[in-house]
Amino acid sequence: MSIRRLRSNPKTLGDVNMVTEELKNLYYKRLLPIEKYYSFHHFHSPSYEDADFDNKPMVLVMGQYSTGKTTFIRYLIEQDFPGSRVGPEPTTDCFTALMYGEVEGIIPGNALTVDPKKPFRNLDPFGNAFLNRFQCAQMPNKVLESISIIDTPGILTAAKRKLSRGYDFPAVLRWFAERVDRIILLFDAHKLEFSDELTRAFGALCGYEDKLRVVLNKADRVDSQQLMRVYGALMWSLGKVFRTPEILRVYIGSFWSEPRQMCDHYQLLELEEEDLLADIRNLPRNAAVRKLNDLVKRARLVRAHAHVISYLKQEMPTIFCKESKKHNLIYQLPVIFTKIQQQHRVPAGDFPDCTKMQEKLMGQDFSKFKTLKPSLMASLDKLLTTDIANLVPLLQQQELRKKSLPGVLNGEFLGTFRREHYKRDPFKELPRDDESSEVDLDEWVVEKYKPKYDEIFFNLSPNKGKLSGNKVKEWMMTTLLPNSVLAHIWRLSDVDGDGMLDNEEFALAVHLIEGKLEGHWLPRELPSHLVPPSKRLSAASDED
Ligand SMILES: Nc1ncnc2c1ncn2[C@@H]1O[C@H](COP(=O)(O)OP(=O)(O)OP(=O)(O)O)[C@@H](O)[C@H]1O
Ligand SMILES: [Ca+2]
Repeated sequence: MSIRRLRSNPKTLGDVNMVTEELKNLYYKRLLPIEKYYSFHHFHSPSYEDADFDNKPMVLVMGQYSTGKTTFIRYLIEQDFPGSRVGPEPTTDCFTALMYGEVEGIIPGNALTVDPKKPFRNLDPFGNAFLNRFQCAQMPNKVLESISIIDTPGILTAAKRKLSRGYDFPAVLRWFAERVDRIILLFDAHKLEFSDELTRAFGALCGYEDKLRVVLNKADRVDSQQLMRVYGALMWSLGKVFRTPEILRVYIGSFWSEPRQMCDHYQLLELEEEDLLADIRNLPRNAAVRKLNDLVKRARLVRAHAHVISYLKQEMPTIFCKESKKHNLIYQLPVIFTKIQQQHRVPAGDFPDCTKMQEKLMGQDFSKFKTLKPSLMASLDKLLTTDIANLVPLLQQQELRKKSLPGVLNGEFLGTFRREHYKRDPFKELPRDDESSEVDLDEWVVEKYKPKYDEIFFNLSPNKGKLSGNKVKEWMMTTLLPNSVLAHIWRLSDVDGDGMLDNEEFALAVHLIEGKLEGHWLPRELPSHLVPPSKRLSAASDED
């Protein structure tokens, strides 16, 4: 009865959360008081809450319209999701957070901001114009057990954007960029555009380059020569936005579960796809490090901010000419930044964007600012020097423990066509299928077509009635379906998990491939009516 439960074990992360708990403590104890004291939240970013520490790793998918964002997400989770539309024109106009939930459904933005279990409570300040364009799609999906994914509206070129969005789009992106574990930035190799809007939106990502992975999508639509040109143009344009474009990793691929077009860099696409999937698969493993990183980054910004605010306070006259002095100080802000850097040895990189800070300062009453409070600053220094350092051994222990796990995301997630995936999970052979009552169990739907499939099977010259994984793989790859899809089909077809296919299993595989090519979604688990008759017996006797 609890066999099925065993299989999905996101709880393997159990003791792992020690580091997270400690980070939470440190935040509330050391950082939050200073943030409040110097109105940090008004200037930079709302306070963190429990859910910001406890949530699953999040992946933000963004890019220009029609680059294939929604399609990419469908491909990752291997299913469609509520409220999603795909098309050549701008289709998505909402931010959609895809999260795990027992029942499928949509939660609107306004409701999300009051749910303490979700990490979206402080999206509130972006206003109703945004909240009406924000939703959470919940569904019982294997991949979403381990990560959450955020689909975003496509960035439009000036010509396409007739109406303004009514909310600060780059600011929203920045809010997410600060909190997610990965930012996937999609470009269309077939139609590379680099508009001003895009550049502005990317500005929101500055400082989070470490989370960024760039994808040059639909790369099978161009030939190698064009691809090289597009790649070069992309790097050049990225170089104008990000200070260190050479550290950005660009993945070339065609991320959807449709057959690819044959091209001379086909092999490259497969390798790149595996790399990107591996990167995403490892997110849960690296989540604690990411949180620690972001907390340090935030603490450094808080320190710089506290110095700036207290400097301004100290410069303000007590009685006369307050307004003109204030304007003068705002004008002088770049110089003030430099002064603080020298006086307090705060690195230049810790400071906020000067222009933005100047804008925010305009509406403030400087005389209400607070002076430097030594006890708070000492507490902050302790956080940055000793507290964080003390966490590192704990983090390392945790890393080691997690490495011994088979893979934090379920083995079957984002499958790659590798040897370890040929081994089937023994628990999977007992699909409790609700539809089975309607389907006549004695009849195997594949039987009808089997003679046709047998012909292929025997042509591939089986050994002792079975085909090896490699032989089947070679044949399957002629369908031009992505490896990850073929791996899924393999997992469904190797019913007895011996790493080989007999004629029935092979027929099943071809049947699934044909279904896929006709545009059907693959089943997540093999429904009982698709289990080959000979395997049904053994499944039943295993159970005894
Ligand atoms: N790898 C791919 N190869 C070829 N075409 C693709 C690929 N991925 C997506 N497409 C096609 O590109 C179009 C845009 O896809 P999709 O709607 O997923 O993009 P999007 O980035 O989500 O767009 P929007 O910003 O408008 O929401 C669709 O017609 C889709 O079928
Ligand atoms: Ca979309």
